[in-house]
Amino acid sequence: MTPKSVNDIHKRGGTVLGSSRGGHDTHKIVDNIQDRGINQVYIIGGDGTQKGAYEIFKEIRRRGLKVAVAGIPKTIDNDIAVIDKSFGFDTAVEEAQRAIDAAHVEASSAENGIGLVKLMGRYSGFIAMYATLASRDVDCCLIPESPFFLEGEGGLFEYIERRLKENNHMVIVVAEGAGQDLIAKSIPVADQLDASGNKLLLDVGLWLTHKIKDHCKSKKMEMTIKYIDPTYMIRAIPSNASDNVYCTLLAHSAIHGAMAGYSFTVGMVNGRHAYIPFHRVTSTRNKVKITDRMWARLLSSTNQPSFLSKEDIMEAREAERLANRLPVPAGSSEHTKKHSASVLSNVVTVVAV
Ligand SMILES: Nc1ncnc2c1ncn2[C@@H]1O[C@H](COP(=O)(O)OP(=O)(O)O)[C@@H](O)[C@H]1O
Ligand SMILES: O=P(O)(O)OC[C@H]1O[C@](O)(COP(=O)(O)O)[C@@H](O)[C@@H]1O
Repeated sequence: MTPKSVNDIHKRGGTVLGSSRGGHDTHKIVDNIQDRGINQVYIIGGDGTQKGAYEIFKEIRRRGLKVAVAGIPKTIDNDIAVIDKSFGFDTAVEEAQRAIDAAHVEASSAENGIGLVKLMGRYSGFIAMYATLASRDVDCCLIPESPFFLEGEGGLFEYIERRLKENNHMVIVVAEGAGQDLIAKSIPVADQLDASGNKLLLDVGLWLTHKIKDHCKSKKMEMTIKYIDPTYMIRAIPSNASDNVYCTLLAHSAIHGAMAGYSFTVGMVNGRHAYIPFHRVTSTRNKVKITDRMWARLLSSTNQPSFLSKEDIMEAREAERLANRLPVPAGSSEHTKKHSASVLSNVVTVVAV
């Protein structure tokens, strides 16, 4: 890559480097770094990539090489722990508005119209939650973190019937990882994994469309449902202005840290640029906290049922409490200024970039 060849890559979607799933060989990668005398490695990607960066860093440290490894978090899912948001998330939320708008137009143009939009989010429902909050046209948002059910009191079907009676149309947003347990019960198939070990998901949007249609038919309810799957269209667009600025800051921060000899994942933490030890970003995944205010705001914006019993809430609180007590692995000093082994702290704040 030359300055000329990267001059306007921020105006294009996708990646000039190419993306991959699986197929890595950490030793071969580090052999290459060593053979070519590379002393700074920048690794861009999601939570799987940061885990890979950690493995590469560990191998570099094991070999005693003077190489700085900088992880740059990039995923539309916003599922990387510790940081405020990942590069790409803002753009995805913004682009999702177009799909939600289309669903709203289609739904409100029909008698008992339902617009159903599927958004990405394998394990975390951030895109769905923020797109719903931004749009305010959504009547129900379903995410992987919040289990739901279809039949009976407090279920999705009851809510759909009520909402159609009240408003004659409704919009549902579903994150691709939502309701996978329900689908698995009705279509039993063996779990399949992609090359990176991520679970391959069944199409919740299509499944839900059929379930809603069948239910309405059984109730002799006339309705129209339009299912929109904009997932790859959302991921393929160029980043928006806010993500472009964020990306520039991440790049500057990453370069300053690597030049100083640190190895880290870079990111914004509580509004400040920080260098974070790999083990902190890879030991958990960022998920929507359904006992938190943001999800409560969403519920009050859509008026959907929470689908949760008291026991579910207690369980979620306990899981969050346990997740927040992160163990710090012994001897994991990734902040090796000038490659020395001193532990600084879990998060080092960058003063100026
Ligand atoms: N131990 C490792 N050594 C080198 N590369 C790795 C390692 N583990 C994962 N990777 C690479 O990281 C990426 C994993 O990404 P994946 O989980 O599919 O997506 P994301 O990073 O967006 O979450 C793949 O390109 C994979 O080859
Ligand atoms: O079909 P692909 O290329 O595997 O991508 C789909 C995945 O991309 C994502 O948006 C992002 O996932 P990663 O962060 O692992 O790249 C997931 O929510 C989604 O399941």
